[in-house]
Amino acid sequence: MPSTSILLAGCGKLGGALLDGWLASPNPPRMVVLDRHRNCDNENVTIIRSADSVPDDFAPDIIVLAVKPAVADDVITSLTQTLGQRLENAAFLSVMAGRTCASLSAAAQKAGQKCPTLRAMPNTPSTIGAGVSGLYAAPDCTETQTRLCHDLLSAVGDVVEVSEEKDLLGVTALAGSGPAYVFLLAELLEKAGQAHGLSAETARRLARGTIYGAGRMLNELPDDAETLRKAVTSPNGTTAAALSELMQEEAWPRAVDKAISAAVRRAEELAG
Ligand SMILES: NC(=O)c1ccc[n+]([C@@H]2O[C@H](COP(=O)([O-])OP(=O)(O)OC[C@H]3O[C@@H](n4cnc5c(N)ncnc54)[C@H](OP(=O)(O)O)[C@@H]3O)[C@@H](O)[C@H]2O)c1
Ligand code: PRO
Repeated sequence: MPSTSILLAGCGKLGGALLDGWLASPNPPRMVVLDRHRNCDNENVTIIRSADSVPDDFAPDIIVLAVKPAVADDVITSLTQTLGQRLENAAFLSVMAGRTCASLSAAAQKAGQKCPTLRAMPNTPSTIGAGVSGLYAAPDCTETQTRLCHDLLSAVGDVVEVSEEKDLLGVTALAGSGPAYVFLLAELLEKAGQAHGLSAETARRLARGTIYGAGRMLNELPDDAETLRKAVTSPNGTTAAALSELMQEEAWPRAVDKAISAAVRRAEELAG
């Protein structure tokens, strides 16, 4: 990753995951972090509590918007007013679900600066460098800005570029929200293990270890998921018994389809 200057606005669950992932990466960017609570004792990071405290000599290449959509316009307005001409070559990179590039660029324009916008949908495994992000660049972004954002996200995981902004709806439902589905599976496996006599600690180790191992196989082996599933499933064995429940049309196939559709619908609502 080139030595990039980032202003990270909002350092909560997702912004914090990105910050920790970048700090652990081989060549961390220089960062000014705007957040009311986060502290960070690192030579690459300057913490500020309000937009008017951006250091005078700091001109960001990228402003990462990791606040909630409801406060985004206020944050953009105050940063735009503080930075003024220092935004000349900068771009916004929004990681917010919903808000469109056009609406975010319009907020900057209203505050007196033209500033192109890219949108990414990363996920929280970015905190350990194991994220996966979708990235979309509005047509007015330069190649350099798109490459910088791609490199930033690559430093904390895999990056999938999409050519249409609406594709971020599916990215959000699948990958942005996706870690929560896996964590829920871990919770349910733990509970089921305990219901069948395992201690809480044993059930926790087995559930986590199984998801970790299966995740590594999916990531590291060339086989598709169906092949890997079939290799576990002995004819008439225990796995076949379990899958005969899970794979019934009204069980996991319908539940997953309904869940992803609900997430896509909510992302559409957030986009307004
Ligand atoms: N969580 C995820 O897994 C995830 C994944 C992908 C995308 N996202 C997106 O990321 C965005 C943030 O989500 P989150 O889950 O990280 O929420 P969050 O934990 O609430 O983080 C938002 C952060 O922004 C700060 N903030 C609020 N107003 C601010 C202001 N005026 N200036 C500076 N900082 C301000 C908040 O501080 P206070 O606590 O003081 O308000 C908080 O630290 C959302 O738009 C969401 O769609 C989240
Ligand atoms: N967290 C955000 C939400 O739940 C966006 C994806 C993950 O809306």
